[in-house]
Amino acid sequence: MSSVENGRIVVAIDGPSGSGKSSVSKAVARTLNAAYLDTGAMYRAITFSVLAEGADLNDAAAVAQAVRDAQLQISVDPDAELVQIAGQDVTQAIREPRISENVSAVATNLEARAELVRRQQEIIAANERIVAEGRDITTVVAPDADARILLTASEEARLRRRGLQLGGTQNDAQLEAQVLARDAKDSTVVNFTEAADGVMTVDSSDLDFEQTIAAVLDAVQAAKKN
Ligand SMILES: Nc1ncnc2c1ncn2[C@@H]1O[C@H](COP(=O)(O)OP(=O)(O)O)[C@@H](O)[C@H]1O
Ligand SMILES: Nc1ccn([C@H]2C[C@H](O)[C@@H](COP(=O)(O)OP(=O)(O)O)O2)c(=O)n1
Repeated sequence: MSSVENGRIVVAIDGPSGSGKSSVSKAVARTLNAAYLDTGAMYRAITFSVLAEGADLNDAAAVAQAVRDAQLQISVDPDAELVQIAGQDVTQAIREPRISENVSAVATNLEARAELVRRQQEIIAANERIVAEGRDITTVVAPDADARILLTASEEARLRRRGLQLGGTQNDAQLEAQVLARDAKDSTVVNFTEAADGVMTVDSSDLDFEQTIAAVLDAVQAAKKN
């Protein structure tokens, strides 16, 4: 009897923008009958909130305070995406390009990270079975996870996927700003391009969506056997 099907399991998935973390992690969570935590949505929600208040995203102390004060609620149901700030539904708004272009200001704020990591660890501890994805889940948020996976894909594949996902509304320069330039900024505080010790890499460049889900599920099985 495979141990991935029953009992407590924490699956940690990291990777760059457009590698398929959110969509693949959600599908993996459904298959494992687990909760799903999109940690990037938390960074995005804080960015939305700071912009909505008209505060300066470059004011590190103000951003750190905004995170501590944030009344942030996030659904962990893989079939019911919902992100709320002070009761306001921001699920769709946090995906807008203006958020993608500004979110690194929150992601590179170390005090903001510490508070969000703390909240993420609380959510993971509160769920018996959970798949959590982001940039530092395998290394900082849940280094003791049962399975730790780095999901990668070539730059070309990631730009193409994000372009399709945004319905062709963004030109090449805009996509590069939202994917490659953002990753470059985020990489200054977290390493999500190389697998840490004990982290398995799944490269989805030449895999379609279903094949990527299967490859991640195989990696989870393999990790649980060790
Ligand atoms: N292996 C794959 N092949 C093709 N498209 C994919 C694959 N994995 C994910 N996608 C698609 O690429 C887009 C970006 O995926 P997403 O899960 O949002 O990535 P991330 O969370 O890493 O930024 C989505 O539209 C998703 O459906
Ligand atoms: N654990 C995490 C998750 C996301 N972030 C940051 C880095 C990203 O620029 C933003 C948004 O993350 P998100 O996963 O939504 O980004 P993409 O799906 O790759 O576009 O948050 C982080 O620093 N640490």
